[in-house]
Amino acid sequence: MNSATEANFDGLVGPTHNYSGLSFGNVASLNNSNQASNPKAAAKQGLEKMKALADMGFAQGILAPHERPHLPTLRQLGFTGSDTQILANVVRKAPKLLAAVSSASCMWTANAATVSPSADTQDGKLHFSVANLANKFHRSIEHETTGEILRASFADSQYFSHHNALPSVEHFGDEGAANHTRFCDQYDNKGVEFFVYGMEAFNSAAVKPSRFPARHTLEASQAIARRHGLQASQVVYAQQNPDVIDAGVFHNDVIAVGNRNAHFYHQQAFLDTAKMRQDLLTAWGDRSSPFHFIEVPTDAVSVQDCIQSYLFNSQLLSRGDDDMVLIVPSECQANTNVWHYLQSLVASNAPIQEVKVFDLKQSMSNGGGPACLRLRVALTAAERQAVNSSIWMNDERFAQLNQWVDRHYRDRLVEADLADPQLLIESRSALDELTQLLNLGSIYPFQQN
Ligand SMILES: N=C(N)NCCC[C@H](NC(=O)CCC(=O)O)C(=O)O
Repeated sequence: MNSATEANFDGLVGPTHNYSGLSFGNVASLNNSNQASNPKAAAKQGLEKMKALADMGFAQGILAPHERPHLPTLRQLGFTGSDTQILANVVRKAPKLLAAVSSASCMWTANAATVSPSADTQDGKLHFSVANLANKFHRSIEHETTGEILRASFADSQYFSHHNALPSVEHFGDEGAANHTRFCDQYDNKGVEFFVYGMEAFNSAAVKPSRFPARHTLEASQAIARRHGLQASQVVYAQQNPDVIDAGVFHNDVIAVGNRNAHFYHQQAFLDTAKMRQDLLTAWGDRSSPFHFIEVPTDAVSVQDCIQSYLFNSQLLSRGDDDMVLIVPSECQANTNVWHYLQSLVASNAPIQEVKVFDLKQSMSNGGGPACLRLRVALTAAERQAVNSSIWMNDERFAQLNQWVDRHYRDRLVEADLADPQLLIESRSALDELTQLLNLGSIYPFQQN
């Protein structure tokens, strides 16, 4: 019985999408700081990708954005008075704090959680662990609402098990599925769960990056494997090469992607590539299909090319056995080395048969490509039936959401606009309507007062 599918749940870009240079170590975020953004175009680019995948026959879901600016955080940090007074005060006294609580960063749902499909877990349920995103303040305030949205989307406790974020400190820094890949022969067979970390928190002798932060620790990944009840022989850990983190590869999904029996990665991605390969093959064992390593050499594509084009921040999707399509951002087409490489890849007998290009420029300018925008959830037929049916992408939802964006979103936003009380009102009325469209209930703090 191969009735399971892998669904993608994309983050819908929120109305405050902007460029504030909040992510030290993420080159695009720093380089585009203070540019004007276009939230309307950003949301529509995301919707186009979701619709295209749904039209290709993939199960495609939508995860709602968060309430921003996040007034509850400002109140927690000592700001008082009406919402308008708080905005006026914070922009004067701490403008970067206002930018941080206004970020639409929850759009990158690869960082929402780590997901273990039911075939891999001891209790036979599908497990979600919300990521604490502790390394960046603007992202560390996401996990509570992310948890609410996941619970509202995957509500049935017969099938789904939800875990809160790990302790929000560097020792357990957890960036979710951006550093996690599940390999399998068929989606409903037991898989190999591959966890990639940037540093070891409790071992000061271990190597780690020196220039940019390692956001994710080995200890966080081990805790998640324990909570999800994964079988030790089916779990592989690998350390990211600290030099690539220092070059700007802040998540492993900027330099590697995997699907089913294929691991597509850069020669310099891992600290010990031979060990990564051996450990994966050992865990893979004698499964029916062969395991493919597709290693991209530095002399074809440099680490800089990877960071600039987001070649590996692509979605690798199965259309059938040994027939995969790669969804890449248009920056890959613009980079000669990358585009040449992709042509030769498709011409070779690797399982990647086709490359499809998408314009995601608004998200890319903050360091978020196709893979950042989606959370993968492998679902059995029964689990798929149990998902909140209003969050699936289809013709009707696509039309409704485009109209909703047209009604509520601005086409230009700069940092100074974040203090505009009207923006807060616009965002809240957009989200209020969205919770009805997606049948989510009252998940936002402003709806609970
Ligand atoms: N690779 C994955 N899976 N996700 C990409 C996340 C990009 C995000 N950028 C930001 O948060 C920039 C926000 C700003 O600067 O305004 C980050 O660095 O966490």
